[in-house]
Amino acid sequence: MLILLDTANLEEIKRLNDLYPIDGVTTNPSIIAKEDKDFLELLTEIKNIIGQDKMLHAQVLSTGAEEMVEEAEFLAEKFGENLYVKVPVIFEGIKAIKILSKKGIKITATAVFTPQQAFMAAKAGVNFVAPYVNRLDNISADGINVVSEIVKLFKVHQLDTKVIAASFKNVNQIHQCLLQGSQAITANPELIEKLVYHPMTELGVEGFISDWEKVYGQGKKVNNL
Ligand SMILES: O=P(O)(O)OC[C@H]1O[C@](O)(CO)[C@@H](O)[C@@H]1O
Repeated sequence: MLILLDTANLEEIKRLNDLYPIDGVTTNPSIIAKEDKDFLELLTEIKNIIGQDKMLHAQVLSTGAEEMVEEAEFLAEKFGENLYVKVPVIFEGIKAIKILSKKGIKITATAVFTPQQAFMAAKAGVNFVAPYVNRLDNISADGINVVSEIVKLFKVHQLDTKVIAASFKNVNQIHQCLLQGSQAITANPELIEKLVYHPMTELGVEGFISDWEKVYGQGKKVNNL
């Protein structure tokens, strides 16, 4: 089970990668544009923060297969083994995926809205598919059900492709995707923190400290009594 950070903000990546069991970072052109920095420098800095062994997902911009392949080869060459090139599941995208998978380049199919798109991308050879849960919910579809059907399809047909559920608005969507067997999720820093935070936990910790301090005084720790 993998947890990825869906941001290109360096401060947030540093902070959350330090705190939580993060397996990598996902970006897309909109996320990159928010930072308003040089694209390659930004990706390089992200890679430096997370380290070579964690995944970085970066998307191509072209919409023609040939150009997508060129962009993907450039990114794969530049960022090495744990770079996953995100390719949208448009017609030309599937063609690009077929070519790239034969070349051994790791690919995440993105902008996935149906189980059929996920199936075609998997057949073409992607490593991950990224269904857009909240964007589906927003058009009165059922994002969690789409994730669940993709997981089932891959299992029934013994496809190695994994699901990286994306586009979340709340932690319950993440929780439901995990229950359905999504092998990975990517979410923004705010939502990742909400997977941990609970006010009752905070309150409990405050109580432990104040009870302890009444007896042992302030600043004393279990290794310093
Ligand atoms: O609907 P949203 O919040 O823009 O999310 C779409 C998500 O899909 C991805 O492009 C898939 O990896 C994420 O990077 C992105 O956050």
